[in-house]
Amino acid sequence: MPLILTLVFVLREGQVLLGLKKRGFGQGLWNGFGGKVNLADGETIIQGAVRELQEESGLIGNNLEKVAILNFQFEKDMGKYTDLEIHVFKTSTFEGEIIESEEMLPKWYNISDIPYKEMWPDDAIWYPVMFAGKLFTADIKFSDEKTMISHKITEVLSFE
Ligand SMILES: CNc1ncnc2c1ncn2[C@@H]1O[C@H](COP(=O)(O)OP(=O)(O)OP(=O)(O)O)[C@@H](O)[C@H]1O
Repeated sequence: MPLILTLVFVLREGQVLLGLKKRGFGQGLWNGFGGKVNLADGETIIQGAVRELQEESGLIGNNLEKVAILNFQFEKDMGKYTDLEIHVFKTSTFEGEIIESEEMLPKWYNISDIPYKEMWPDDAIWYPVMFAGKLFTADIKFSDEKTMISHKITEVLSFE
């Protein structure tokens, strides 16, 4: 069973809100907002996505749309992070004020100016597909935490 994670992108006119991860998995990298879904407590994936967005950015996303499911495999044993299933959402409607949390430093980026060099290597592959408005699944393999060895993107019509 893969670990189920969420990732949320808040959009406004030509920009996306990213956060610099200050601790834990992906520390020092810019990313969307997300984390583990509390499945054991009966939390749904969408509820987990809304909760993590609020915890890490201060914003309440009220209309999350699923854009992708990313399936990651790591060849090296990464402890708890072996297989990941990341559910990716976007929203352009939100409430609240942006806050810096202990985990994330939020910042708006122009979509034409995303800091891919300071991000997970897979991001440069699939962000452009997301920003083109496509829905997709992706199968991505890493040999270790830094090295992507393969990726395959499959467009889908919906996530029902
Ligand atoms: C391998 N390539 C990757 N590319 C892009 N994004 C990736 C990723 N791998 C993980 N992510 C995201 O990184 C966050 C980790 O979250 P993570 O800190 O582990 O979760 P959570 O906040 O529950 O942790 P703690 O409460 O600190 O344990 C989470 O948004 C997840 O979607």
